[in-house]
Amino acid sequence: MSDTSEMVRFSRVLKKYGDHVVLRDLDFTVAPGEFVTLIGPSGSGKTTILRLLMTLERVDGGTIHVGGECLTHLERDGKLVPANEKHLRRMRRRIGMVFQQFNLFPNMDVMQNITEAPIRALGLSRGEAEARAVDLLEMVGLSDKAKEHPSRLSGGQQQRVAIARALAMRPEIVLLDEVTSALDPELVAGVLKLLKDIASTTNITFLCVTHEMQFARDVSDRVMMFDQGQIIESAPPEELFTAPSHPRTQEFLHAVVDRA
Ligand SMILES: Nc1ncnc2c1ncn2[C@@H]1O[C@H](COP(=O)(O)OP(=O)(O)OP(=O)(O)O)[C@@H](O)[C@H]1O
Repeated sequence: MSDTSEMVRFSRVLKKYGDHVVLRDLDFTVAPGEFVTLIGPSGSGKTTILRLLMTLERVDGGTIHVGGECLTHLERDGKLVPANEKHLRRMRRRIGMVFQQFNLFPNMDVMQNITEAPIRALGLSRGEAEARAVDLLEMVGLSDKAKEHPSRLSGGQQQRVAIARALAMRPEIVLLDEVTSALDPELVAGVLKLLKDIASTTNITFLCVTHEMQFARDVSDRVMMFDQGQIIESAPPEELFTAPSHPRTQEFLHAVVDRA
């Protein structure tokens, strides 16, 4: 199947940890270039969705398609079999992820952090990878930090490097997992502004887990409310935040606003 009108498709996805069912019969799609934010209570399965897409976890049932191609399975003799490591590695290149804890390589400088994967996984020459990194460093406002090591950068700067590193692979999809939760409050707005600029100037598809409701409101094309591994509401932000239709969404948004 090759349906390029969908960048992501979850079909009847089941995910369990032991006996604990985290996602059950989960269906959703994300269109190319769409910015979709996942919100919902702690433990509702949001991060698990990103981890499945990053192939850090395997599904226990159902399938996931990325760009019209099956991520989770391969066809062998007319039957679907779980994808092998080679297939997962190839598919993973289409997807970038930015984590809460930056996850930069501490022993590499900023330039090496950004060029390592394009050289190793895409086979770019060092010159090509560095030219790409120079442009990205300019985009994230860190042109003067190429030779620094991550430990000498602020959290906000480290997260900008992590964003540049993800974009260096020219991914079709970028997954954002609570990217500002480890930042000092004064650094949050700058990183969110950068992401908003990137989202509005590229065709990248974003899937974002965040507790920053104002950001979700500003940047998302669609917000999906999760509860106990199910999508209970999916709507454009202006609709979901102003007139949520599901009582659990109303409750959740009240609780988040009261905490802020
Ligand atoms: N590796 C794991 N082993 C066992 N249980 C896990 C594992 N990872 C997640 N879980 C459980 O799966 C459920 C969903 O977790 P997940 O991290 O996807 O939720 P979340 O909605 O992202 O929560 P939060 O907003 O707190 O990050 C939780 O009950 C969690 O305890």
